[in-house]
Amino acid sequence: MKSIAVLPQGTVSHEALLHLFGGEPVSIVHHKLISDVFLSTAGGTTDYSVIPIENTIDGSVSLHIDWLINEVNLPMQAEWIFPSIQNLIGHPGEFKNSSGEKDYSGIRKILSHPVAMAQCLQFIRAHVPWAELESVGSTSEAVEIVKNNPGRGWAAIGTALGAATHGLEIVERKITDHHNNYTRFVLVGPQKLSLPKKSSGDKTSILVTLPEDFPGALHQVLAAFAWRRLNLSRIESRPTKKKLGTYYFYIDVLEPIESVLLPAAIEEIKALGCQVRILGSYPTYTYEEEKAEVQ
Ligand SMILES: O=C(O)C(=O)C[C@]1(C(=O)O)C=C[C@@H](O)C=C1
Repeated sequence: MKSIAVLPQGTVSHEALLHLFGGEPVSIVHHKLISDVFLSTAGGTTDYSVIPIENTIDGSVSLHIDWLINEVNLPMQAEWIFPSIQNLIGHPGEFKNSSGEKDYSGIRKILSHPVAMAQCLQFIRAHVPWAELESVGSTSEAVEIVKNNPGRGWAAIGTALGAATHGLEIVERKITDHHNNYTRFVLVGPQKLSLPKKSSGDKTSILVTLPEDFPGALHQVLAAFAWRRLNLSRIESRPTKKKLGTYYFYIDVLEPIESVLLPAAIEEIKALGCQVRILGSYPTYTYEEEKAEVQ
């Protein structure tokens, strides 16, 4: 049975993992912090790790992309999209008035994962602008902290599974700034993965480092894909962290690495003097409802 490291029970990542594997039996190993999720597979304790890398509202999860680039060497083996449904969660009855109606005036502090918090800023500004905001390691950890601190006016932003896991109440459902809020996850690990479901295509993620003092280098890199009509779905620069003003370019190509044209494009880019690292070549699974909403 495959063993998979993921953030705590009741996080969006946990819900997403259950969705990817459907009924397939897997051994789930929960970790409080994303760094421990990465290190679990990097150290050989688990086969794969579940890593959120991009969100509809908050964009790239830079910390996680930087971990993939700088801290571990774990190839991406699958990518999938899953809805991030966030709710305001508290102790039963703590944020209701004597008539049983919602009353947010007693909320003093809101805890959540910073990415989940960023998805709900309009709700916070409109309904509880006075609340202190505190970032923790996951949405489920936020719910757990609130559970352990009753009567203090603390609320969490998290999933319905998180509320159920810790026996708390959903005060307000679906509080994200936009309802079509999705997160892109990758499964990383040393072994190839085959899942008994149909993917929507293949992707290859590569990291390109440009040579210094080469005017137009990025243009030439992109040209190597363009004239072969290789479709790119994302390009993003991240600092190399070694010298100010030097960057890696993270590029997603909608082709498997085995295709005829992609290796040739990579060779052309290397011939320009660029360094190229393949972060993974993997199937991608689209969430059916998202496909419907985007169309
Ligand atoms: O805290 C969680 O519930 C997570 O799964 C982490 C995480 C993230 O790191 O981006 C994942 C998806 C959500 O949209 C918000 C937070």
